[in-house]
Amino acid sequence: MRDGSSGNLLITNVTLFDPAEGILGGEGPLLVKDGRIAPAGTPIPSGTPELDGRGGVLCPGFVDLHAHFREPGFEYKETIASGSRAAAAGGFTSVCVMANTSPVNDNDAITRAILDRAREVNLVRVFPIGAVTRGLEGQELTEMGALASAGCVAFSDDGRPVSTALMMRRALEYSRIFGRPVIDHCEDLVLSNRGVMNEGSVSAELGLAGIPNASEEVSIARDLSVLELAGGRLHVAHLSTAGGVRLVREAKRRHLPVTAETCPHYFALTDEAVLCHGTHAKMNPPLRREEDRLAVIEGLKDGTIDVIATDHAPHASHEKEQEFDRAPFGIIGLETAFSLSLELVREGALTFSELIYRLSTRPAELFGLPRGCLRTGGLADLVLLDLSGEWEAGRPGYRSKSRNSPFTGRRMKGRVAATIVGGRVVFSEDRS
Ligand SMILES: NC(=O)N[C@@H](CC(=O)O)C(=O)O
Ligand SMILES: [Zn+2]
Ligand SMILES: [Zn+2]
Repeated sequence: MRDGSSGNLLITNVTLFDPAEGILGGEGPLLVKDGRIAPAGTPIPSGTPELDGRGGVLCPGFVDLHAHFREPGFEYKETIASGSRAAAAGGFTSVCVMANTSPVNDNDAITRAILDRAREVNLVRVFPIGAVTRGLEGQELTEMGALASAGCVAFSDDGRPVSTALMMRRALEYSRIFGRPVIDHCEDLVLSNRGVMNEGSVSAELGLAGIPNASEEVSIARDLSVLELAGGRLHVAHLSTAGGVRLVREAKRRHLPVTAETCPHYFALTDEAVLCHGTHAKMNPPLRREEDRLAVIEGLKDGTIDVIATDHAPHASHEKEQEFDRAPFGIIGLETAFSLSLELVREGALTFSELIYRLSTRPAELFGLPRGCLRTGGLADLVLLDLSGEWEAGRPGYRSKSRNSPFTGRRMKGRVAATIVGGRVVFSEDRS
């Protein structure tokens, strides 16, 4: 296996799969020329590097609408380079990165610096998300026009909810002008009341302060009312509750311009995981009860939840190795997202096509990124999947700088064999 530095690549011995089309023409090969998918029958330029797909399935590369790369400011947790390596290993060819860095991505100079660094790293495509308010402080709107022109694909104060209903109204009104969605971390902080895990029998048993489901639901309900008033586009981040799924479902029925994401941990785990994984099962929103987990899966099935995002939130070991109350919220997710999601297919909850749609085609569509399909002439951002390959999460290590995951040691079936960005192999399992 060799890298195609020219953006030319011949991928052989693969089944091509596109969610919109299903299986395309059996066993490849697929030719990539100048970083794009070449029409069938194109003569193969001499010297084109070859990637033997070994019978794997070649799909459009995954697109993560929600990750935290921590640069600038918290490079000890993750950098754009280490985050990009983790993304590539997880099959993600595009990653949208949140604004809660230091300084915050609330002005075009920071956006440009992130893009410049991502270009130097030159692994996956990085799309910055601009802050809604300066410094994420909830007081003053950012200059969304300047952020959008610099390359921000959406706006969010993630880490925190958009501060007030009025701020949400203004954010939707302005972002609408630039055709970009507002992503909200839906949480009523007053109701959360400094809770550290889901409010329920497990928090009671552990004597930890709880965050009720209503904390998410109240906030979603607020945003939906404001959306109806202001127009624009609302994207609900990391949906975790049955009530939240119900609210988004009803809003979609009324044709409100709302979309939603969930993350693998909300359909793979419940708050019981806190008992064995401690702070590695601490994230915001918290892991919920079984009925919420099932509602999230139902939401993915019926399209209420548009996409699976990772909310990849790296934190250093010394931060996670504190008392539960004090440890920061968040877990890494880029390297385990696909294998965890594939469990839904194996359980019969989603079809393989639905899964790839929610990891690739649909997220690309939501943020207007021209990828997520295997169209002739389209960008050759691809992932090669080995559906039967078995592995153990986090062994021998993660590409991420951090290792805060409750999934470490979990036996997984189905893995990313290679990741290709613009015809260049940026990850391959036998070179790891
Ligand atoms: N999800 C988390 O638990 N943590 C995120 C913030 C966020 O996504 O709200 C982080 O930045 O660490
Ligand atoms: Zn959040
Ligand atoms: Zn987040």
